Amino acid sequence: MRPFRRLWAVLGLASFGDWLSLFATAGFAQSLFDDMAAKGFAFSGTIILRLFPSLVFGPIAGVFADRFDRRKTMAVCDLVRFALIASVPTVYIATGSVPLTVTWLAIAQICIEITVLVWTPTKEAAVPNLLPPEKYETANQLSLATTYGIAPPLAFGILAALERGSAIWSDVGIWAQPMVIALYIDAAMFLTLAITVYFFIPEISGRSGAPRVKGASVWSEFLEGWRYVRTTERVKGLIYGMLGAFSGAGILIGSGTVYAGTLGAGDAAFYILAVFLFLGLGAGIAAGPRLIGELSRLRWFGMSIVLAGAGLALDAVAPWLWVALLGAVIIGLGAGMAFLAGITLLQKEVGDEIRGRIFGFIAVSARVILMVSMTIAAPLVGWQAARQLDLGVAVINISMSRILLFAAAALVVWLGITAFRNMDDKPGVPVLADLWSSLRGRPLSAAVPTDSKGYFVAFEGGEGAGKSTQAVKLAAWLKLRGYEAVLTREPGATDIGMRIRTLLLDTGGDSAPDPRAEALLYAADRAQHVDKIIRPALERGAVVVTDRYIDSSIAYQGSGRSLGKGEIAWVSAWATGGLKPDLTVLLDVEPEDGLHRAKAGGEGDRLEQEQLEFHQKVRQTFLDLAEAEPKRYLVIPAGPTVDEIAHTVREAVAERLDIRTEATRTETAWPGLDTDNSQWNNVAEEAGRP
Ligand SMILES: Nc1ncnc2c1ncn2[C@@H]1O[C@H](COP(=O)(O)OP(=O)(O)O)[C@@H](O)[C@H]1O
Ligand SMILES: Cc1cn([C@H]2C[C@H](O)[C@@H](COP(=O)(O)OP(=O)(O)O)O2)c(=O)[nH]c1=O
Repeated sequence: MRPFRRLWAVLGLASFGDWLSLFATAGFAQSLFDDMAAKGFAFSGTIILRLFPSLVFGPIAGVFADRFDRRKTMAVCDLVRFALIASVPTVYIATGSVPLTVTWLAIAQICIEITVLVWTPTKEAAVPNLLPPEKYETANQLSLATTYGIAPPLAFGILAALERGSAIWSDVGIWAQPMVIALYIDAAMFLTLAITVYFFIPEISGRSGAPRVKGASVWSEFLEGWRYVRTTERVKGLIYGMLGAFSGAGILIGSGTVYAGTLGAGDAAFYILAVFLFLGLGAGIAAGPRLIGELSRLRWFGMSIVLAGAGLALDAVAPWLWVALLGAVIIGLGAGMAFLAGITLLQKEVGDEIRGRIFGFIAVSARVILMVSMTIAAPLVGWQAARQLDLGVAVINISMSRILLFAAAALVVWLGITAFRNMDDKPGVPVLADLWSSLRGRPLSAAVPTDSKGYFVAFEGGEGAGKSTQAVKLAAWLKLRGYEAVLTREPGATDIGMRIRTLLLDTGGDSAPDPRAEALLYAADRAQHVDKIIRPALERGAVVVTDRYIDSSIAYQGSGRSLGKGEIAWVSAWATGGLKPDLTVLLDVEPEDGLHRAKAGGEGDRLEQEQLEFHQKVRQTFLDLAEAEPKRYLVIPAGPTVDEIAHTVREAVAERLDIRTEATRTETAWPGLDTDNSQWNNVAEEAGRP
């Protein structure tokens, strides 16, 4: 683990150095000119120069990186970068010639990019050798957060500070110009990196697994990756979405310096905007998954892209700097979450054998798109036919940069919606409601409208908790009080349900259903149950008392069988059309005690025979469900006698029924129910009370 930490520190420093070198060279080039248009062109031109090596060298850089000792490759790349970056301001200071400096800067820029192209895949190939496989994912998140969330704001922060600070020491000499200092700092960092990698992380040299098989040519392997992208729908959607986001980013960066000018907040505004953008990015990557909980990742991807588009639109119309900063944070949040969702989804969708090429493909196309959209944006922005729009509260300068931003916003929103439509895995579930309930930790449910005049009570709990006993008692008591009480249970309350029950609970070894089949059978039983018994009874105004309901599936299949609580809740909510009990009575009992009670009569069914650990998980899940919604639950711990528990349940139900007195009273004489209700007999028998 320790070598990985050192490598991670190196990664952090290197990406910091990369960002700094990109923008310090661009800022340096800009500072060489006086004319506004020339400045804009110099800035984006410097960045665009990095396009060419990607196009020519990008596809094969990974292969290059696979052939040589990785530690030496990385160290050499760092040394070369040190020399190149330091040389740029040195040439300027030594000669004082702008044409010479610009020429050298262009050459250096291309060479720097080549070292980046070799360095990055080398690092990516090295990381897995320093880590156990189960740590890969966290490592991904960590390095994404560092590369895009921590390093860029630091780099931009330094540039902004130098830009501001230079006013104080402006007369000292050319060497003290802000971008010159930035370039020297950057060069020094790469020297440190070279030394660290070469002398302190020897593990990078190590290789694992079999040596590379030589075979297909580099070019044909590259083409194969491209073909895969075009022919695999979901991957195509993901990649188009991600690249769309990059084109938005390109337009933003390309028009950024001029746009910052329209905010009337000085030269540092661009860098401050960038800091906020990347802070948003970092926050999205770090906190996004926890925030949205169980929302479908495919939906999250599309939504995040739309969010980034909304941020762009906000920036396009922002009248004040603080609004523009808010827009920048929103863009960052959206882009960061889309990036994380996109990469994670791709890791799942794309097979291992082709993943490297797909990621390489994305890296190269992202660069190309970024550069192309910047190239288009930069000269367009130059037409500064600025007009002022007086809104009363504020005056907005309408410039070409704002129009471009708006166009980018429209493009990105459109791509986000398209990606969403193509990949939606929950068609029919309203988007905003889904998002809202996911934020609250309860995904889904397109509810079927029920005109309930009755009341719905569910008993839940582990084996032998006393559910059947209590359900019978409650129903009997309700009937005596004159309510129409419908006593029912899961699984097996309907004809179809009875047959499903046999499939589920027979103990026969080979014929036992697979966990997913089991979950669906319970859901099928429940769908039939709700449709044929519960919903009609509630619409009549009866009090429905069921022995087990949705929570049993969440606990047994979701948690016990580890199918995922969210997914099972989803399936159940779908099966029931979103019908939830008004009150759930959870009878909580230690699995040992409950099983002991339940098995008293014999062997026990298939689920009762599960390991104790299984039942522990089930119990905990019931408790968690109750804790999450205390108002809808009544939790009764084991201990009291049957009659004491029955009393507690009655009080709770009576109290609630008095609030909802619509439940109709029909004077049904006890014990008539024993003869006219076959469900009653079933459960009463099982509860040991014929
Ligand atoms: N509060 C209680 N204390 C002691 N035994 C109980 C209690 N409630 C139920 N029992 C007994 O435990 C066994 C299982 O009860 P049952 O109602 O069938 O549980 P479940 O339906 O939850 O599996 C029965 O023999 C029942 O008499
Ligand atoms: C309703 C439901 C039950 N079950 C299991 C729990 C029980 O072991 C079994 C139901 O049998 P049941 O006869 O209701 O058992 P008990 O007398 O303990 O209440 O099915 C699930 O796994 N998922 C579900 O959704």
